[in-house]
Amino acid sequence: MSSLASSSVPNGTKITIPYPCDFHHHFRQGPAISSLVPIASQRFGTALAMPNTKPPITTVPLAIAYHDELMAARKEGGGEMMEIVNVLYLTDNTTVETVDEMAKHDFIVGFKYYPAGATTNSDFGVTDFLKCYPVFSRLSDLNMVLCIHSEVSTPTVDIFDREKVFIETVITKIVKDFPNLKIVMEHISTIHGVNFIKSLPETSKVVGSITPHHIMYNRNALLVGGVKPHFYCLPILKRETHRAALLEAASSQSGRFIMGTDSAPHTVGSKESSCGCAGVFNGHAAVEMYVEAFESVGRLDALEDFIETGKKFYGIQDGGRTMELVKEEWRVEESMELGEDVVKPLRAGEMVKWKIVR
Ligand SMILES: NC(=O)N[C@@H](CC(=O)O)C(=O)O
Repeated sequence: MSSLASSSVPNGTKITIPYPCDFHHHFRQGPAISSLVPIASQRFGTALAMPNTKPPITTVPLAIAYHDELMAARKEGGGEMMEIVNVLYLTDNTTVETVDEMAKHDFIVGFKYYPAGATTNSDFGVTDFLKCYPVFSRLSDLNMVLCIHSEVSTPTVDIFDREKVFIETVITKIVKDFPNLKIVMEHISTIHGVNFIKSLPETSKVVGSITPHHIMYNRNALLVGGVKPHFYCLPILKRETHRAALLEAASSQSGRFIMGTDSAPHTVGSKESSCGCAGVFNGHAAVEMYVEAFESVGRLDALEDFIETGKKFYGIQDGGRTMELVKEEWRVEESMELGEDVVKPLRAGEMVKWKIVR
């Protein structure tokens, strides 16, 4: 059950929004790519591909190969083809030379910083962020982006407090030390993340991305009535107060919050397991769900700012393309193809209230 208030807009209502871009998407690798890229192409003008593959995308040659593979999996969807941009996976050993090399390729926009052990395939991530200061400095000089999975992975910190402690111990210092660095605090999940971003000066180049699942569901979806592994993701879903604060932030038209779905598919087998993987697959209906969430607070008018803020931050120009949606229910499939396996999509077997017309 989502925590959204019931909707107010009559069925059949049509809306036009700027063409959405997704600044956090997991396309995985191998056969899964050909399942996932076409679904995203139906919804996004540009998608930012996450680099936490196995092995991770840590070098420019790996990024070029991955980008080529993703681009080849796109299909004509009646409109223009989706663009794909990439980030490299930051490690303790990433060099300044790599940043210079990245800057030669338009499709590479920056780095993804995973604290080691914080989430799926983050074992090669950063153990000591101070070691990355030369890289942060060069990124800042080149106006490139640092996307941060903003959670500590310290065993003594409660999993529900990981974001709060990361703000206190890591990101505040990075933002202070690199005031000109473009930073995305990825998939913020708490009121602490919202307040941190809102507290920064006008001149700051920090935005927060917000997923559909963090604005639609609180932790009851994961834990009430039995453990629901398909709602397990990182950052983990939090209390209702946090969900409400995130939806308020996303629809606040503050120019500081951006679309980033964190669509993160795992096979049904790897989710429904004694040690289930973290990640929610929402790529099949992400735009429709954002619309539903904004409608629930009477803020359909704020979608434009949410979409355009991300495009402006990443410098995406799409000539004012738009997307039309209609208020018309449709049922999500129980399962969907994921390469040679299957994935359970968010809201499997349930209704979604908005449909993309074109
Ligand atoms: N969000 C998740 O729970 N999982 C993501 C990794 C991430 O973005 O944290 C994944 O790759 O599965």
